[in-house]
Amino acid sequence: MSQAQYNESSVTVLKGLEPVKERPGMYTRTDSPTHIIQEVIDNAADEALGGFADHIDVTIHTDGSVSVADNGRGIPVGLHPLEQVPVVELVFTQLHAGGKFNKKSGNGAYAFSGGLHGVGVSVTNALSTRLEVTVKREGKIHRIVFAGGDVLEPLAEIGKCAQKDSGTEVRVWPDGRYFESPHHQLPELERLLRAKAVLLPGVRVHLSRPAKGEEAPQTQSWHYPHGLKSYLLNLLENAQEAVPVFAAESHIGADSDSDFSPGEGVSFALTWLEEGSVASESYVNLIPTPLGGTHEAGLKQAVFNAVSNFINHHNLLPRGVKVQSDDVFNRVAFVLSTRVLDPQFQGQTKDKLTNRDALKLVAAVSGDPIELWLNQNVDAGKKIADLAIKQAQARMRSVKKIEKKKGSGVAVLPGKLTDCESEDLRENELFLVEGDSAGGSAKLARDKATQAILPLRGKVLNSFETHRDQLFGNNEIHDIAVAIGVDPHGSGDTVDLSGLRYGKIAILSDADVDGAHIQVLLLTLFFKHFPQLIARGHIYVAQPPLFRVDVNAQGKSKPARKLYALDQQELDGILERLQTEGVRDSAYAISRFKGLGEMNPDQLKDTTMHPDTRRLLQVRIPAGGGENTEHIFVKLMGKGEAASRRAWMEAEGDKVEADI
Ligand SMILES: Nc1ncnc2c1ncn2[C@@H]1O[C@H](COP(=O)(O)OP(=O)(O)OP(=O)(O)O)[C@@H](O)[C@H]1O
Repeated sequence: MSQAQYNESSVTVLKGLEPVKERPGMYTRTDSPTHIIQEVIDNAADEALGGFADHIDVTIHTDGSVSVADNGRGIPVGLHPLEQVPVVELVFTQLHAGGKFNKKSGNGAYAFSGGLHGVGVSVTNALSTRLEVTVKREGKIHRIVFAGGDVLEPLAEIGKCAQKDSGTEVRVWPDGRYFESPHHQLPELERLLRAKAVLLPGVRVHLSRPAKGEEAPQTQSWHYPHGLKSYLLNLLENAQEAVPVFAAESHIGADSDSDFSPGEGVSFALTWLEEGSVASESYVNLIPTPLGGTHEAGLKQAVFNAVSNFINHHNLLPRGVKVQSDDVFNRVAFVLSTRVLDPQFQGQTKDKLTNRDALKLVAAVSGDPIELWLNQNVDAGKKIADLAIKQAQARMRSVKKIEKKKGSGVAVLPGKLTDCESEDLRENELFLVEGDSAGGSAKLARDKATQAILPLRGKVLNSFETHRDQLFGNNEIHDIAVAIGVDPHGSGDTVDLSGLRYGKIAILSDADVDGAHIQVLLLTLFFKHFPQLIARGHIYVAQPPLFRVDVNAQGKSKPARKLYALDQQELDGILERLQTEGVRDSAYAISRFKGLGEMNPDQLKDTTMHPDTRRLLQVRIPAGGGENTEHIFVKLMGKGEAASRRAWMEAEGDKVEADI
């Protein structure tokens, strides 16, 4: 046993920029310094997005440093009223210092921005050997220099400029110690700058590189006064579009009474390709989202609705064919730029948008322009319909090969099962829902094409020690087995999953103790009698929220919002965020769902059932953990284990979730 000391002084509190230096991977990508440069570029682009700057110049210098200059308003240089430190020093040396927090109140310096955490350039500064900031503002030029995140040369006036000139230039010398490679990812940088130019029609973006070996110095410049349309055409290069590229812009108007805020909306360009890989890119407030997210889901929904309406209106659907949204969207190449007031991303690298509202926003604002375009371009519309129908037919042919058996021929499907239309295991899902009233909501909330509902009325038996032959004595278990189309089997048996009727089987129970009990009983059933379904990843647990926070609308700048939290910890996080946004206590109300039945179908759909916005956990047995899991089940579910069960639960109960 190690003799290392562990006492009060073993706990360290990291101050200032230390946490960034200690764990850079939490704050940025560490494969190369490109992301810390992107943070600086994003700030210049935010100035342009607000309409304050119209050019961004990036220069890679021979010594490996990079400078980014914009002609925006210039970072304020005066003292911060509370901190009594020049603001420009503050934003580079303190995490969570920024001008992009107070948007919802309408008091902020930025209405829309990619920046939101006030973290970005402090990270850049912490991970650089040297960083110089030059600000032109109010007729004066100021400069401050940092080294390793600390002030090296305090802010000083270094000259005068014309009163109308303003802007910020940041030059960064990344510290090679923090990055796997010291080299900038040039293609990524070029892509990013080109994208900024596209998304900011009219803004000029330049990149200059020094001479390298034989190569002369290079300057590239991007300027797309026609925005997304020319950019998409550029992206598609050699691909053959089936229909001309269509571009549109649609934002919420100042006097709209929708749930969204004025200025929120989209611009996009899209087309259909007959063959080859389809290019697609999406952005939120100019931040690239390579992993997509809810805004892409919204566009998909709008395109699907518009094309379905067109197909129905022109009576184009052959008998027996049903078009699904993937059939329509699979061949779409698109560039989507979304503006939302309060984007929520997955992590600081912002690869994926997660706001549920964004789906509704994008679907709502893009529907009309797409419908209008289809109606004005009937030939193009017919071609698109034709492509979608062909996709649907190809899908149906491939499904036939792996078609599920409609019942085993022996058992009749349970009467209370509300089945889905799809027979494709890759997309169909069965929800095992606790109670009739929740079952009713789930039926209204489901997508009837792909989601089936089986409400469980009676109590599910604890089947841990029940012999396989006696399982069907319990009605609920009988119905579950027949609905999923698989016979119970043990872990060592050869297993026949050929009758399986759903690719995903999700347990949906209340977020309370009784719900947890039902969840455990069902997990016991699957673990003990259908282990292969778990092993092949077919079993899921839906995660309905426990709390809802209703935030009141406050004038036009603050639309009403509904936020959901899975548990107390998430609720605390939401409340903390509302506080930083300056939302008063009286402006929101917290309610606790007593059960699933209390949620209306829309809420259930948004939080728990819709594939793009729900939370669904796949049930997995940890690798090599089979025996341990068995051991836990014996303790939890075995007979005659009551005493040791109590002891175990007291000691380990809070860890249970980790095993799901
Ligand atoms: N080029 C610039 N022009 C004007 N103000 C700027 C510029 N760069 C930074 N700022 C100011 O500095 C603040 C802090 O920037 P920082 O990059 O640290 O965070 P952020 O952009 O607010 O959020 P995020 O952490 O999401 O990037 C900004 O909010 C803005 O007020």
